[in-house]
Amino acid sequence: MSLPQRVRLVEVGPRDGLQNEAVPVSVSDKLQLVHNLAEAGVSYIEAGSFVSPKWVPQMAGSAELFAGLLRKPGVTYAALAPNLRGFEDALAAGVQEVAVFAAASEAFSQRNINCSISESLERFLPVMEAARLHGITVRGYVSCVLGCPYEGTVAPTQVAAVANELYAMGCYEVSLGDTIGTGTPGATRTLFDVVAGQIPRGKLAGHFHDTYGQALANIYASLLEGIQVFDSSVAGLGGCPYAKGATGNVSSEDVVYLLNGLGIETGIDLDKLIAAGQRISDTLGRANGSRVAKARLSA
Ligand SMILES: CC(C)(COP(=O)([O-])OP(=O)([O-])OC[C@H]1O[C@@H](n2cnc3c(N)ncnc32)[C@H](O)[C@@H]1OP(=O)([O-])[O-])[C@@H](O)C(=O)NCCC(=O)NCCSC(=O)C[C@@](C)(O)CC(=O)[O-]
Repeated sequence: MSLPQRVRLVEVGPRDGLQNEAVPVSVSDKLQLVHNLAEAGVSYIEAGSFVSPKWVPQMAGSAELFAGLLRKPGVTYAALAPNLRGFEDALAAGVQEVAVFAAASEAFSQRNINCSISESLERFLPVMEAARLHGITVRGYVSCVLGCPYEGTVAPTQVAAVANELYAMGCYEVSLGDTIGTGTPGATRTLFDVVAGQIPRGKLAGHFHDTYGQALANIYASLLEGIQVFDSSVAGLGGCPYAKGATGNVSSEDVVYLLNGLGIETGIDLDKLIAAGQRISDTLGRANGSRVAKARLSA
């Protein structure tokens, strides 16, 4: 399969990244990050999450964040909604697009959202219904697609079954998450090949964590499988509160550098993206997780 001319990046740093930071991050710092990302040309930003603040305290200010957004035309600002309560809160906050999230492993589903996979899918049905009613688009996630921290190996057919349920209930796109970053390019190709047996490739996205240093290689493998949407996190922020030892998502700067090198357009200004990533890294007092940013900023 030939490489695409254009790839869409879904920036998950303000949500997947910041949800896992140990130090509290103020709403104004989050807003600064989101605005900087939009200025860099990022067209899709997952900016918050309407989940229980007892479970994920870092996402507690999501309603204030959406209230304070200076929306740039052409940019989608999305948020996670695990149930109808989360959807209603997101709607009230002016969210344009939500994401529901399921897992391919039962144990992860229990730890992450306190219910079985089938219960989670049932919970999403009223979310889908309400979203349709209000003209809100819904993206779907499947976690643990290339391994689970509690169950180990996860069969691609199990991933395909859960992804297919999300797609069939109306998610316009399903993002396959390598939550613990154990996936390798070969396993990634097999996974997309199997899932694409049920869902068109153009409706799938890749979400890679870089725990084992495989994320960029997995993105390249996904490109070869015809995947054209990838989730990434500026400065490699993040991890997962329910997957011990998982590092952040692949860094957006590194993905843009990879895609630039392949002649694939993203619409993102790499220098501005690097500046946004360094700014939030300074705010958090943490090392910048992007290798490209580190190289560029020390040159
Ligand atoms: C799903 C629940 C809420 C179930 O949590 P639960 O305790 O089973 O739910 P419940 O319905 O029994 O409600 C318990 C309490 O939570 C409240 N509640 C109920 N719903 C909400 C809501 N939406 N927002 C705010 N509060 C809520 C509810 O009102 C009640 O409050 P209380 O009476 O105790 O004061 C909980 O398990 C939860 O919030 N989990 C957080 C999961 C999460 O955010 N995980 C991280 C994101 S997923 C991810 O990062 C993976 C991904 C997507 O990036 C892809 C990848 O890398 O794999």
